[in-house]
Amino acid sequence: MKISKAPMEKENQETARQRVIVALDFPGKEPAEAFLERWKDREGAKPFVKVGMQLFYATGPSWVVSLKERGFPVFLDLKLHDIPNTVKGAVQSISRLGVDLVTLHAGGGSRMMESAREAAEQAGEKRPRLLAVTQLTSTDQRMLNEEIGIPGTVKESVLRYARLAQASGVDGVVCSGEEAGEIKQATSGGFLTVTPGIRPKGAAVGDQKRVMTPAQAIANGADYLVVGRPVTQAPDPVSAYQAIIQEIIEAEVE
Ligand SMILES: O=c1ccn([C@@H]2O[C@H](COP(=O)(O)O)[C@@H](O)[C@H]2O)c(=O)[nH]1
Repeated sequence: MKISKAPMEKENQETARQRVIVALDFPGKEPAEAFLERWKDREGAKPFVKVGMQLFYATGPSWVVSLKERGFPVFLDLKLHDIPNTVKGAVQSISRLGVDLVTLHAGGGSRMMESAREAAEQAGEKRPRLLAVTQLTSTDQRMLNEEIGIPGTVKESVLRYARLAQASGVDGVVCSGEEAGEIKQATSGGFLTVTPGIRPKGAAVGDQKRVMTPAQAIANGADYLVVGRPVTQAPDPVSAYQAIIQEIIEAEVE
């Protein structure tokens, strides 16, 4: 009897697809909508999208709500960093949008992260998961030590922030693929690692410093990959996105 591999392949595709977050770094609603239109024929396969500062400040919260209403999983990447009371209020407002992931800076400290957690919990079961940004993937060793004045290695700093973030009750961190594995070892209970700085082989690195290919990041324990320009600026964005999904599937088989 011949056993069809088709359902399993579909399942692999779906699992891999849910791990790729496309950064919608566009100047406004029109180019962002035009980009999303490319997915309209792919029934039920809406990409996980990230709305960052550029797009959020241009479109406002109502457009983010409309994304959720249309079935897009949404990562709102506003990188909150303020006194605990202000961040608490911001997370209360953000929680009403129904988004799935939200960022805040681990550098804001434990009290700030705890306040964010308290605010998110008030939203009940549909609360957004909170991610603490460790060291930006555009930061390298020289910048950390000489410009910002933080001693030690980038990895030490990232691990310190990750431990602090977990102790403060947030759900995971934003880090580079390079650190994902050690963060998994240093934390527990499915603490999430979300990794920007993803560059498929041959893609322009741009302003990123700590980069990995999709396969490397997955092999190193990343839960989610954040990919912006390699998809949004590709001649055929849907094919570029699909190639990343395929790379994830192959990395998981190996
Ligand atoms: O440390 C960080 C935190 C967030 N980002 C965001 O991810 C995307 C990456 O876009 P690319 O075009 O793939 O470089 C972008 O929206 C950043 O704001 C990050 O890169 N590093």
